Amino acid sequence: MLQAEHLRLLPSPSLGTTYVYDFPGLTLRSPEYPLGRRVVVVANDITYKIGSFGPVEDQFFCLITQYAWKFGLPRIYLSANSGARIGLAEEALPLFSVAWNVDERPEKGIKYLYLSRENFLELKEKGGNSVRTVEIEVDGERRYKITDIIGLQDGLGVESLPRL
Ligand SMILES: CC(=O)SCCNC(=O)CCNC(=O)[C@H](O)C(C)(C)COP(=O)(O)OP(=O)(O)OC[C@H]1O[C@@H](n2cnc3c(N)ncnc32)[C@H](O)[C@@H]1OP(=O)(O)O
Repeated sequence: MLQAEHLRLLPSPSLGTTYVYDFPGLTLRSPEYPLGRRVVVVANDITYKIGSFGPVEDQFFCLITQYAWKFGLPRIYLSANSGARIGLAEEALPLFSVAWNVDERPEKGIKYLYLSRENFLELKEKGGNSVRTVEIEVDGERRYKITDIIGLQDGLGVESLPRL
C-alpha cells in the first residue's frame, strides 16, 4: 500500500501547480522484474485551477517524462484535470462592455466587446498590454473595441493549445 512516507517531493518549477513524487520505497513488480523497479509518478494538482494544464504544467510534464526516459523508469500518470486551462484576464473582467446586436436582446448575440475611454485608461494604468484595441466612434461616443485579449498574467492557458 502507498503511504505518505514513501513520497518524496521533487523540485517543481511551478510550486503550487503540479507535483511529482519519487517513490524510493515503492517498487513495481512484474514477471520481467520480480525484484521490482522504481517508478516515477506524476499527477495534476486538482486543488489548483482544478488541475488544468497551462504552459508551465506542460513544460513540467515534459521534464518529468525526460527524467523517466533518462533513468529508464516507468512513469505513472495519475490524471485528475479539467483539460486545457481556460485563463481569464481578471484585470479586464470588471471593465469591459458589450455592444449587442440588438439592445435588450442579449440572446441575439454580440457585435464586439469594448472599453469606454474611462475604463480604457484604467486598464492601461494596470498594465498596457492586457488587451489590444482599436478606437472607434459610435454616436459621438469614443469606444475602444477589443480585438485581442492578452492578459497581464503569463501562462493564462491558451498558449498551450496548438494553432490550427
Ligand atoms: C483542449 C482541451 O483540453 S478542451 C477542455 C477544456 N476544459 C474544459 O472545457 C473544462 C471546463 N470545466 C468544466 O467543464 C467543469 O469546471 C468541470 C466539469 C471540470 C468541473 O465542474 P465543477 O466540479 O462543477 O467545478 P466548477 O465548474 O465550479 O470549477 C471549479 C473552478 O475551477 C475553474 N475551472 C474549471 N475548469 C477550468 C479550466 N479548464 N481552466 C481553468 N479553470 C477552470 C472554474 O472556473 C472554477 O473556478 P472558481 O472556483 O474560481 O469559480
